[in-house]
Amino acid sequence: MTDLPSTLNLPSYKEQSSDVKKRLDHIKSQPVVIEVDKLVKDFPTEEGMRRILDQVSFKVHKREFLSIIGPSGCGKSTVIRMMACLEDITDGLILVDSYPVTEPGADRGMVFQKYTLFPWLTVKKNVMFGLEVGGASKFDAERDALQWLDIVGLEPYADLYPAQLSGGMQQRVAIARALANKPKVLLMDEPFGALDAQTRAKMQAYLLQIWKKIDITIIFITHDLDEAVYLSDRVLVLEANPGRVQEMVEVPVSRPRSPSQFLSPEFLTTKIHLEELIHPSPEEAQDDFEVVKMVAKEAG
Ligand SMILES: Nc1ncnc2c1ncn2[C@@H]1O[C@H](COP(=O)(O)OP(=O)(O)OP(=O)(O)O)[C@@H](O)[C@H]1O
Repeated sequence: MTDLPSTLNLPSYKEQSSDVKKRLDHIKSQPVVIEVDKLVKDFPTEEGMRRILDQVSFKVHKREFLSIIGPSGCGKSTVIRMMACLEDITDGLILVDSYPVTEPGADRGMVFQKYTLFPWLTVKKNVMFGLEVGGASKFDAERDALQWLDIVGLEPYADLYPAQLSGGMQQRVAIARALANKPKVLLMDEPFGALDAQTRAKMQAYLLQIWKKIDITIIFITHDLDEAVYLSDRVLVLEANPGRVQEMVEVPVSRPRSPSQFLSPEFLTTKIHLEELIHPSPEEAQDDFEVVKMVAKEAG
């Protein structure tokens, strides 16, 4: 396993073209929108308190796309739920624009894996809901809702009900609903995890288009390494028991992204590195590696 990169003649995942380096340097020079500082989370269990997250620290910059990956149970959802204040903080801080968060707020929009639309409201009214709760008039809420539905390509479906839409379309409505409140950060917890592979690929492309159009920072949890590399500027890798930061990996793949990059050397070398971090034991990793090696060989 250790001789894999030389066998394949892949560059190091740390090698960056000048374009990529320039882009990443630019992102890192931008203001920090959200900072997680020495975050700790304990959950009660039958045997007493169990430490789920231990001293987790990282920063996310304005307009960055950061993915969080890690073994099942390492605390990815817990981190993002704490950012949204859906879960109490045991110790440490989460700061948005340098201020500690203490309650859910419109500055942090959230999209979950399960479809969370109100089934009794039309698509348009689902998007209007948060705006009206936030004090917008019906007229303004309707105008804004239609604009956001247009951005996610669903304006013609505004008067349908969620059950009349496919899973992918429902997630686009959920994204429009989250964005309508103009959050600084969009928190996405495995948003495409329940979708079939083809719809998922389309949703990834949609999300990149939306991200390009608007001023938003995205934090995205996924189990899918292709998805993490394809979408992100950086990938935060957590280790488990307790959840700790293992590495912050800068993605050396140029933008704009396209599916043709999945077989590029820089994409493969990053994916192999993430795979090594998540499945460190040779026995565990062997099967997955054989597949990656075959794909890499086919790519020449
Ligand atoms: N409310 C809770 N009470 C007790 N334990 C919890 C609670 N929520 C989460 N946990 C535990 O905390 C750990 C981390 O859970 P979390 O869902 O954050 O992990 P994850 O990395 O997102 O997992 P997965 O990749 O499987 O979705 C798990 O062991 C889980 O059982």
